[in-house]
Amino acid sequence: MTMDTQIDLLKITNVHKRFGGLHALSGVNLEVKKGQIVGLIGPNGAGKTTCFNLITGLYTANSGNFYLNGKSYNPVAVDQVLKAGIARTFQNIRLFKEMSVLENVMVGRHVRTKAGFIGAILKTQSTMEEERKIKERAYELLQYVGIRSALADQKAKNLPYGDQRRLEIARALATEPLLLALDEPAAGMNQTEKNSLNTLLKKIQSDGTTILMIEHDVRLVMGLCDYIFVLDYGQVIAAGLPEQVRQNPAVIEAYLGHRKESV
Ligand SMILES: Nc1ncnc2c1ncn2[C@@H]1O[C@H](COP(=O)(O)OP(=O)(O)OP(=O)(O)O)[C@@H](O)[C@H]1O
Repeated sequence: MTMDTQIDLLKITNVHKRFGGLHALSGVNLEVKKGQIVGLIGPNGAGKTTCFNLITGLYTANSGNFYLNGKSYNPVAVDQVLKAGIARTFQNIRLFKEMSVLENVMVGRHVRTKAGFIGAILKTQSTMEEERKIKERAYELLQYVGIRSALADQKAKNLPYGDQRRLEIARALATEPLLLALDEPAAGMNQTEKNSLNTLLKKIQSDGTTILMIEHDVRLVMGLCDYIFVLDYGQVIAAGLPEQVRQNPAVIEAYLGHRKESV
């Protein structure tokens, strides 16, 4: 791989998040090296989504530091985080259901344009050319994630489930992220869909986008990730290469303690 895998693209240190008396995250440290696919795993309720919500500005940490591309950043607003270079998908798909497939991707693209979303709606003269380019790029991204362009004008809600997941990824990629954060991208997918997701994520990585993913499908995570962090009860209990994590007694214990799920 020609990418520099030594630099931390994302780093969070000593992050704490409480919900009332519940310590959802207690002193979490996590690094995502540039060019890698990093997995964030752990049993249900371990704090994975909370961690994503903090990184992407949906929640505010009680304390802790956040760094993106070597610079400190303060993830307090979702749109700022997006502009800074982190795009995400959600555990439960959050598309604009009534909008077309193509429009969903175009919305993502507007993060990086001068006119913005409002300008595009008003369709002023100066936005027309920009709009054409956005559309062109949106078609390219649909093709990139494997959605047939014949589906571009369908309402997003009418797409098959696997395609809706892919569409979320296309919309996130449209923002030109440095880091793509995926919350359970394979959830609800059948094996064929998982295989094509696997191929897509490898392609995204080799095209230069770093990926952080929460995923319960252990086989997918182990096969795809360069590095894995394991959370349990709001703390990182293990971190390492997939084979190291798989054999870690604390990880095996955490999974067996919570439910019948093998690592
Ligand atoms: N908004 C909230 N208000 C109160 N408690 C919350 C909130 N969000 C998360 N929690 C609690 O924080 C803990 C961590 O939850 P989180 O969703 O981050 O876990 P997770 O590892 O993503 O789990 P799963 O794999 O089931 O999605 C849980 O005990 C959860 O109930």
